[in-house]
Amino acid sequence: MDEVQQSPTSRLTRVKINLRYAMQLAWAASPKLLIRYTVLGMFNAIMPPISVYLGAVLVNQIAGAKINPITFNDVLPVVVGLWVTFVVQRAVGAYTGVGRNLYVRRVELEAERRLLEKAAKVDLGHFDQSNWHDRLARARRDVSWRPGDLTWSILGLSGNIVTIVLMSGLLASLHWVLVVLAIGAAVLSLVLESRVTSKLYKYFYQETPDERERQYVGDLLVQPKNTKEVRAYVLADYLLGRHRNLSETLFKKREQMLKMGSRISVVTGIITGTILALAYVFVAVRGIKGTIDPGAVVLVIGAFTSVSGTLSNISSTFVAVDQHTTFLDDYFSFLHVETLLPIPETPKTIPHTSIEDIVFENVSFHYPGGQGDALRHLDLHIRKGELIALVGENGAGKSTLIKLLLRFYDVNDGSIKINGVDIRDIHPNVLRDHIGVLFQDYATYELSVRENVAMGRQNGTADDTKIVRALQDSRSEWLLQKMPNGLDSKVGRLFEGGHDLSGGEWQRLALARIMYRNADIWILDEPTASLDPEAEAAIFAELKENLKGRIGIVISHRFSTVRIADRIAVIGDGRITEVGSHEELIAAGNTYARLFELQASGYR
Ligand SMILES: Nc1ncnc2c1ncn2[C@@H]1O[C@H](COP(=O)(O)OP(=O)(O)OP(=O)(O)O)[C@@H](O)[C@H]1O
Repeated sequence: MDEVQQSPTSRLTRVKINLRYAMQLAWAASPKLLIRYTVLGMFNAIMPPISVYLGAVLVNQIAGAKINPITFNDVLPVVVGLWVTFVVQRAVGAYTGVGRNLYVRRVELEAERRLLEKAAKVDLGHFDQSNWHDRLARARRDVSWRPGDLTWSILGLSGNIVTIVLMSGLLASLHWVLVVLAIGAAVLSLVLESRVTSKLYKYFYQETPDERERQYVGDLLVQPKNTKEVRAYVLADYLLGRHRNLSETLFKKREQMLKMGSRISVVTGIITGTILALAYVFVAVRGIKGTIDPGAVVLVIGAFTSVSGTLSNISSTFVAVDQHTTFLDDYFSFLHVETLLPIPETPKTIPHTSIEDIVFENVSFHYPGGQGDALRHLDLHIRKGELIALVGENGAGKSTLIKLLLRFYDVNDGSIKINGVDIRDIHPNVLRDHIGVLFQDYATYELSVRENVAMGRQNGTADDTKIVRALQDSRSEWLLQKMPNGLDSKVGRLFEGGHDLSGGEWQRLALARIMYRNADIWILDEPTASLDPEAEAAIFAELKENLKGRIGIVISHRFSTVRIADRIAVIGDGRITEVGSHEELIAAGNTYARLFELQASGYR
């Protein structure tokens, strides 16, 4: 909200910066189209002054005919000139109208593409900042139309300026007072309208949080993941009521604002109209004195009508530029968000299929904005070809360890090395290329079975043989028998013809993805929670069997399956408290042995 209180200078700076970005965006969308529609707009803007001028010449010729008779041939060139001007203006106007529309859509698509690209690649650490989601939501909402509308307004501006300059030239050829009156009307109109702009801007900015809440409550009512709970808790009327109250409050505020805007516009109209009328008084007085010919009267009327129309276009352009550039601040600052993870200047690589070891050395880490250390002085050595299980209480730091290994964040202290290379010296994408991971909250792609598996490694074409093998390795090839169209069957309910899957079925599909990825390091961060213990044990055993020199890291709370691992590392309070094989840890009789016994006794 503090933006609303900003000084005019900072607002002006912001408008200037964002306008520059918007123009760069419009240029990037299509330089050819930007030039084409700017030039055509300027060309068409010459037509109204020519019409007014030719109209004045025609009136003078007709008025003069009373004294010196003329033939139709004498007026023919002027009539043809008027006809050509009219036709050209209409034809170019129609052509530019459609073309500009398409071009503006191009700009919108380009703006959206940039937003999605940034959102998909930005470092995960940004998502931990409290205002991040708000900014992203605002940027996303505005990107759908503001860049396009801004480009549209600016494209019209160049033509409007050409019209005003030429019309002022015509007026100046009669008397400088007329130019002063025209410019006076222009400036006054801009000053008054800018008051409306600034109030509208303030209003829309203040409206944003309430509008977001309104949309959020609306989303709660329609999002599939909430539908069951909304019914089970009979929340529909409560949420609908809240939505209605917010809608009504916002509607009233908007009504007040727009009424205020229309009052100012009426005052602007009266004042500028009066100034324009003064020009007519000026012309009438001179006409009565006989110091001005009839064509000049036509010229003044034509020029002033055109100037007043063009002025209102210019003033709405200013309103649009001001508003759009202000609202696009979130969008452009989002696009310019700095990367949190420094990319090494000369990144190192690690050879494929020969990961010797992963060493966590004295690793400490706290989340940006988090309270306290998630990991503190953690040491862990993972060896080639082993399946290691990480166990520990909720919040102990298991998932954090995985996120650091994937370089979603950099450690605050200590180091993580693969084959002796510090992962900060490896490009994050190269590092992640070696890893296949399945998170607790893995993605569910409501696409075909084939795409769900092939997402594991997107490199052009999907290999059906490998996909089927991955489904077999994850013990989910039966999914294919169940599905009517084999690999082409759509899963999920979002799209027509999709088949909904159970939680466990989605997990198996996600597991097939990791198998298809065929990476050097396999990580399963508790993705098997929806599977029955027997299925989980089978998958872990399968994983161990398929490792073949890879490194496997699994996180699970089920000790019955954890015991399959070669070694088990117990994490407590951000550090490793015990590490060893199941038998060794049982023999040691510490936390692991106690927790294992606790779970095992539950089954007896
Ligand atoms: N994005 C975050 N921002 C701030 N703190 C976080 C964030 N993610 C996790 N934490 C905190 O870091 C600590 C370790 O969390 P982590 O997710 O690694 O635990 P875990 O052992 O995987 O737990 P669980 O078994 O519940 O999945 C916890 O105290 C958690 O609250």
